[in-house]
Amino acid sequence: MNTLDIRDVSVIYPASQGGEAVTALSDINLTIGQGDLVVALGASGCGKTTLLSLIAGFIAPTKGYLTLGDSSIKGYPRVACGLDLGDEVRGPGADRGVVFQKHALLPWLDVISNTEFGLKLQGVGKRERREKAAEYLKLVGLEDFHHHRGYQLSGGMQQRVGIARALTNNPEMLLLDEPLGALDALTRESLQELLLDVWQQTNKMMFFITHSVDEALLLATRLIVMSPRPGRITHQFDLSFNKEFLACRDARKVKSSAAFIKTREEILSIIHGDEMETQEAKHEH
Ligand SMILES: Nc1ncnc2c1ncn2[C@@H]1O[C@H](COP(=O)(O)OP(=O)(O)OP(=O)(O)O)[C@@H](O)[C@H]1O
Repeated sequence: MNTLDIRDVSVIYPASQGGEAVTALSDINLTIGQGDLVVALGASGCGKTTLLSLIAGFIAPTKGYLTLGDSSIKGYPRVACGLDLGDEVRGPGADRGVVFQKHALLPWLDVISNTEFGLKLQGVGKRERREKAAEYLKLVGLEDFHHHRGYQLSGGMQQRVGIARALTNNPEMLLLDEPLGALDALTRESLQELLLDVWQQTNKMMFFITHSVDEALLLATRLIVMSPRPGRITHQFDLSFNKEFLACRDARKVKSSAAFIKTREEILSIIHGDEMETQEAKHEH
């Protein structure tokens, strides 16, 4: 069973057009194991997307290293990270499926062709990839929509296709960057439930970014709170509200428990404190 390890990672975006260099992440240490659903929460600009981009291999750390199993993740460009882990280098790859806030469906393809697209790129034969795509479309409740185009689907259905497409590659890890942020409240709740079902059934590692404290609390096995300037992980919470929800299927009941309300207050006060500091720092400049 593989583990994702992030060790002493910092990311500095170089200065551009007379501006200053930005330390987006500083000294990040994080381990994500099989079945962990890690949710990142924090004020805008604290480096959540930068962290996801590192895990995906879209960018490289300025300092430190990331490993998945016994090989390193090096983003592009492939800068030396001072680790000798053999020749195998994982950049962006099928072992980490990414779901973004806005669906990224190819408009000229129907739902099933979009879903099997990654397997096609890998050279998997048509019959096998159709079977896989159909399996995951069923998992996300879209078995009757194989031949619809993206524009014929609601926002929530489009995100379901995005999730099915990421799963069809059978990644070890799902990376989700605010996947539910653009949806209305009811659709959002039903997709939260869907994601927890997917998590329970597949036992995959997941890394999920959100701005919603309630969503973070409901989904996470581990919630990390990040703070800006520079982006750091300041607090971690091991949680089990997701298991409570899966047992009773009643989000309101879980969210109205004393433990949920207490943890929500604690996290809100951390985030509001960070936001106040950021505002004050802006005024000082
Ligand atoms: N390509 C880039 N070049 C320069 N600076 C960047 C780049 N990408 C992000 N940044 C800066 O790095 C910091 C962290 O950005 P990032 O997008 O990771 O934060 P975030 O927590 O995901 O923000 P949000 O919640 O608003 O999406 C911010 O100050 C941002 O302006």
